[in-house]
Amino acid sequence: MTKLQVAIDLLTTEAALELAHKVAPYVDIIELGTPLIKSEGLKVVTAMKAAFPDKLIFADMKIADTGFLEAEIAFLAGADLVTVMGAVDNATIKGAVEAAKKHGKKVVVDTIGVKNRVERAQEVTAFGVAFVELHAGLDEQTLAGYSVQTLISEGRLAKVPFSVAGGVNIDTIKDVVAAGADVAVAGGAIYGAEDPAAAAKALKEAINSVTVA
Ligand SMILES: O=C(CO)[C@H](O)[C@H](O)COP(=O)(O)O
Repeated sequence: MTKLQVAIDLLTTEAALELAHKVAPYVDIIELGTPLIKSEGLKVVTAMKAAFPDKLIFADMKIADTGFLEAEIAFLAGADLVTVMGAVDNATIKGAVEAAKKHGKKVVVDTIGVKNRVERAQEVTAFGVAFVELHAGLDEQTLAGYSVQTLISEGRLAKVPFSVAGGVNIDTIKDVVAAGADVAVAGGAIYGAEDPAAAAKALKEAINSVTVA
């Protein structure tokens, strides 16, 4: 069953916790976005894990160097999953995976800026990452012609564990699930909604309504 991950791209711990309390019944993974972590530091990760010990806490660290060190500080702060950039040296990804093994946690590779996402997803999966995030960032989503369908098609082709992130919403989430995604990531579609709980509930129901062949 595809998991629902809420990406919290807000800027304060207080706002993040308030949102998480509203949507927690409907989500499997709570992501602390990169701007949030840069704004608040890893104490937001610690606070979220303390508030939701039964949820998977995803620290979107977007690690680009010193893979072991940066992954370890996030795991020690309470993260269950951390992101490493797919475009960086393999040594950084392997270092983060080592830290994950040491702490019994997981690494996700983020493919922002990766030219051939399918090929790179297959390469990094061999390093022992949990899954690959087929991702178009918030800036890329504003470019003319952007469509999340590109990421969904790449997920079908890659045949490795993957998530899709980049403007996933109620109109597209069923396609994400049907493509076999392990995780569907929704940020703006939840935190930007008038009623975030209702939005998360609808996304979860949409996931549950799809039968994957
Ligand atoms: O990691 C991110 C940006 O770098 C976002 O959290 C991710 O793109 C999901 O958010 P949205 O659903 O609003 O695109």
